[in-house]
Amino acid sequence: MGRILAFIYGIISYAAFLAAFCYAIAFVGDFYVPKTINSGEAGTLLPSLLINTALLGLFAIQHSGMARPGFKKWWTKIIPEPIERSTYVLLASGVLFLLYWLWQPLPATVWSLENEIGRWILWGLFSLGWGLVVYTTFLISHAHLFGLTQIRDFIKDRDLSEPDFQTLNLYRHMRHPMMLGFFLAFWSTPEMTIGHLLFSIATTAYILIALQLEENDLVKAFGERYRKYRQRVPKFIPRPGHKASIDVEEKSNESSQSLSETLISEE
Ligand SMILES: C[S@@+](CC[C@H](N)C(=O)[O-])C[C@H]1O[C@@H](n2cnc3c(N)ncnc32)[C@H](O)[C@@H]1O
Repeated sequence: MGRILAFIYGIISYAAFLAAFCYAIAFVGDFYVPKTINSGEAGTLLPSLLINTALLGLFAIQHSGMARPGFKKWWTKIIPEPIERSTYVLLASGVLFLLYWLWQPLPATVWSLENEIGRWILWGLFSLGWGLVVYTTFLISHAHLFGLTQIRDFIKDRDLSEPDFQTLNLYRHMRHPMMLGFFLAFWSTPEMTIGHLLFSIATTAYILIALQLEENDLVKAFGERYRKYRQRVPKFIPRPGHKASIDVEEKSNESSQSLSETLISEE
């Protein structure tokens, strides 16, 4: 019975994420959906700024607070571990829908690009950004990020698996490709309004802070391996000609690792 309920819960939570994510693309892009970042009657500036900042703050607290290992340790005394991640995803999606619903439009124009080619370039970067976000979820482990692996492990009566530390593909060139995707998606618009600008500035500031917390946790989890990775791989912008030096370092790491493994197996 517990397994069936966990399965249903996981599916509902994943469906909520999919809906919140697809809505986010239309909300930020200001198209197709009934309520977007710019739609509706413009309110008074100060109250609108305060409400929008509070909504973004709520998302930041939920998203980063509940992701910390200390919180998870406490939280999993209340909620079963296999559905912890699904609960996180469900609440994050709920907070996003609250934000879409209560967001106060501030549609005064900050910039408006008339040039047709320039507009297409910006829409291209917008699409690239969202594509990058989706792609990187699969590089880390899409199913684990959204709680599905944990539920599968529970149903199959296995120990909960952890995703591997990823240093290949895009993660070979930058440490945070997913966040780079969000930056592109949030900033690339031919019609920047006050409301959209507030959204882009606040989310950028939040991501930069959240990444510090994430990296601290990664250092605690992976120790020297993450420290070395952080030293040689840039945060967002790949360094030209950097790939070769990584290859050399990785080869030497591989050989030193296999050497130490040999030493262990010989002991
Ligand atoms: C929303 S993802 C963002 C990942 C990364 N900051 C990025 O922008 O591509 C956050 C999760 O990814 C994990 N993570 C970050 N870097 C990772 C890596 N190189 N390999 C595996 N997991 C990683 C973090 O531990 C966290 O659980």
